[in-house]
Amino acid sequence: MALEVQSINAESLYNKRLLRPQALHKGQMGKALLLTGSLTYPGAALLSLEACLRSGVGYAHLLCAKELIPHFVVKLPSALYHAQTSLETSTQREDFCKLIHQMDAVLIGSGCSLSELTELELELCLLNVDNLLIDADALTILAKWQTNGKLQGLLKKRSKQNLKPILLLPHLGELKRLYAALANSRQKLEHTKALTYLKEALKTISPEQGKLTEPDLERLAYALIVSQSYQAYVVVKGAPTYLLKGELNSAAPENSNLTIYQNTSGCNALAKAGSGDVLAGLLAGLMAQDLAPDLASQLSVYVHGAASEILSQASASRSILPSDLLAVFGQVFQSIGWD
Ligand SMILES: NC(=O)C1=CN([C@@H]2O[C@H](COP(=O)(O)OP(=O)(O)OC[C@H]3O[C@@H](n4cnc5c(N)ncnc54)[C@H](OP(=O)(O)O)[C@@H]3O)[C@@H](O)[C@H]2O)[C@@H](O)CC1
Ligand SMILES: Nc1ncnc2c1ncn2[C@@H]1O[C@H](COP(=O)(O)OP(=O)(O)O)[C@@H](O)[C@H]1O
Repeated sequence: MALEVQSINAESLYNKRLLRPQALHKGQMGKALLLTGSLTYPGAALLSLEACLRSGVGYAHLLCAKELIPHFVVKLPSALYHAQTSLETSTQREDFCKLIHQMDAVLIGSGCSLSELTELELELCLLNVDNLLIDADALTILAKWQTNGKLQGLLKKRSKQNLKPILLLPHLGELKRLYAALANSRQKLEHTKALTYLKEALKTISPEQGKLTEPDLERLAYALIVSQSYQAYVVVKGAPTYLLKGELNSAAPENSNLTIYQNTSGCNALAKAGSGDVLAGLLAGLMAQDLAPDLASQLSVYVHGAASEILSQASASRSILPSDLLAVFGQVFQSIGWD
């Protein structure tokens, strides 16, 4: 029964650091496109965009409602802005596809709202984007498509084109939504198997390797099923955040090969609306720099959490805002040798 629990900490990330040569130019540092924010949730776009800019990415693009651009450009002038169109005409869809094809990574969902336009954008991203990070409202749409059967066809087309597994960034509410969409299906029955497997497998590892509570195991069991059913990598946000690598062999769980990465940074200053948008933008920027999804995920959750710890040394955690995290990302990157 191969199960490993590994900590995500300063040392593990120091050992995986990638240096930035002095002679770099922006074209070598990746292009990220954020499909985040909306007239309902404009703040999510700004938070994710600034986090993306602070990841070291060469270009951070935002596609958003055109009314928002003049306001955003004053706050974040180094980003590149594109006005959303309705995607009703074939020319609009072609232009959208042209844009997403130029990108090294795309984030969709944070603050997008549950609109028809978000659905159209998500569908085109699923069919065209290799490094695709899905958050918030786009996760809710995925769950809806799982229920009505649309998702299966899209994922089949995606895998025919050899596009990578999608990366999902759910909090527990979204994770349960994705899982609930599997209701009455074969996959859902396997939650019990996954939980039993995790409990048994954990008995085989030493306590220093990882102590997981019952609610953590529940979250991980949901994530295992979701990751298999949606053909996705899953970052399980929470306190703490987990990443899963490998899969459950449900026919013979003892033959499963699975690594659970447990983040060690973060504090309750992050328990505020907007913290997740910051994480999503940071992760998208790292993915665009050609970091493998699991390394980009480990680095982003650690930096995000460690930033909250730095701030909480000088302030009561209640008064720390998600936007405050952005200014100390650089300090955290430096402390783990990522220049
Ligand atoms: N500044 C902005 O513009 C911001 C914009 N935002 C945008 O708002 C949109 C809606 O996003 P959302 O996450 O607020 O709502 P939703 O998807 O309904 O999920 C909440 C449900 O999940 C449940 N839940 C269970 N466990 C949970 C957990 N650990 N963490 C969180 N929730 C948990 C919880 O259940 P409860 O615990 O309350 O019973 C509740 O029923 C989306 O576009 C997002 O990007 C936000 O990012 C904020 C800043
Ligand atoms: N008490 C906590 N300790 C550590 N991390 C936390 C805590 N509360 C929230 N977080 C982190 O903050 C983020 C919240 O994300 P989410 O709920 O999606 O926020 P948003 O409202 O921005 O969508 C996640 O990365 C989560 O792991």
